[in-house]
Amino acid sequence: MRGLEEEFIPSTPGKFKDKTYYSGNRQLHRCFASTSTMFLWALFLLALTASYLSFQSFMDSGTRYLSSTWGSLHWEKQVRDSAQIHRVNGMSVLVTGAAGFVGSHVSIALKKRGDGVVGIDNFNNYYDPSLKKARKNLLNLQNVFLIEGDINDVHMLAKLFDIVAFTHVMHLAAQAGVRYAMENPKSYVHSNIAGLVTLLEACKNANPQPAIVWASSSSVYGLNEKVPFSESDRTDQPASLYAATKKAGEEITHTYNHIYGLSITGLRFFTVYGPWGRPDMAYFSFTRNILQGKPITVYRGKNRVDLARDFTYIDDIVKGCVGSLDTAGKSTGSGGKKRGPAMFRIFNLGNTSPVTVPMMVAMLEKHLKVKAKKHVLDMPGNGDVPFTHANISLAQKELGYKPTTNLQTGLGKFVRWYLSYYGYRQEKSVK
Ligand SMILES: O=C(O)[C@H]1O[C@H](OP(=O)(O)OP(=O)(O)OC[C@H]2O[C@@H](n3ccc(=O)[nH]c3=O)[C@H](O)[C@@H]2O)[C@H](O)[C@@H](O)[C@H]1O
Repeated sequence: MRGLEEEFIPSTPGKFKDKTYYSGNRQLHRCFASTSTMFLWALFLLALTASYLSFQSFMDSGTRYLSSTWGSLHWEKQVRDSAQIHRVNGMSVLVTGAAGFVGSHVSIALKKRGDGVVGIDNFNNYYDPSLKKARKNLLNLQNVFLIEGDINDVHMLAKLFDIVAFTHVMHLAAQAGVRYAMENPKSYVHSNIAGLVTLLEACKNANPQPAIVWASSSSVYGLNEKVPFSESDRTDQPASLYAATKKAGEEITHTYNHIYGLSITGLRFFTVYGPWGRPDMAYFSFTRNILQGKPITVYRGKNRVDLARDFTYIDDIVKGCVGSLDTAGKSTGSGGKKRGPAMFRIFNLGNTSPVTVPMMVAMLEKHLKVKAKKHVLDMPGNGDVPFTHANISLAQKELGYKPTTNLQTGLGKFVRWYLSYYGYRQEKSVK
């Protein structure tokens, strides 16, 4: 015997058509009854689906508005709070690459003097992201809100400029490293070209437009042999893709200055070093290897000439960055249209006293109290230049830039930081 349920719910649709089983009105009636039952069930299922979907969307929007993912109300509040200015004539600065070496130092310096700062960083794994996370913790302690995001994210940038009228952008996000460009060329195009253009588009569309200070590089001088390097020297002979993308950045920013009235200051950094530095750089990786008793490779130039760099200490670079922000003229455009000529500047930020790589190693040995195991190799053709040497008179005049830390002192500070950060006890680990 069929149960009640079975009476009203046909097990298969085909049963409706089984004319031999039912006859006359009864068949018609059952058929009608079954159709309305099906209709009711369909209605029920439809309602169920609709309520499920609206529940989902409620949950989604709930998460969006309550969580810290970008675009949420909580996120917006964090951005606004962090951008808040706490001094007279202060600025609100969007710092890109804020979990990076220079970015974290500049963000903290600005925040400490009362400027509003919002950071953005994509936390890529070019080098140990845990160091970037540690820098993020430092920023948190100073109440700098750091967004995990990419400067190629058009919507996120638009949203940021929507919520905050940033007066300045300190653009430090980049794919760094001279030699890595041969391994991963696309990452340079992604960050240093595409990312730069995306950011400039957002700045150009912002109302008011912010003034932009950004990191170019000493590497733009490439094969230039005239010393010291002055801003007016030729920069059309880059020796690496990294240098070429930085040079392209200088041209691209010029275009945005020319067409849209964006105020632009490009800073050519000369081999920046110091506490919380980049593990891919020679002074950092040498320190690690020396402490671990591993060999280091010291490159040598043509005719056995030592390579040299105008190593520049991080605190001096921070002063140069802050000085650039303080002296930057306003952008003149609005609504994506230029309203008048805007400032366009390029400065060298170096130390003016190059030191050879073997001398730098000797200083590290002294601070670490360990002898390095050196392998000397001829410089491979991988984008390196034999020397750098900055003429900084323009930055001195316009920004009041005056580096005060020599390499010996700066490396001492770096080594102290390194030993404490990585938990070495100097008297135990070094012989
Ligand atoms: O001013 C810049 O525009 C750039 O500075 C920095 O580049 P560089 O000056 O090349 O610094 P870095 O790699 O520390 O090599 C230093 C020296 O050590 C030599 N070097 C390097 C590695 C090695 O294993 N052996 C060695 O001898 C090497 O041949 C070189 O002579 C930034 O990384 C770069 O992002 C950019 O900002």
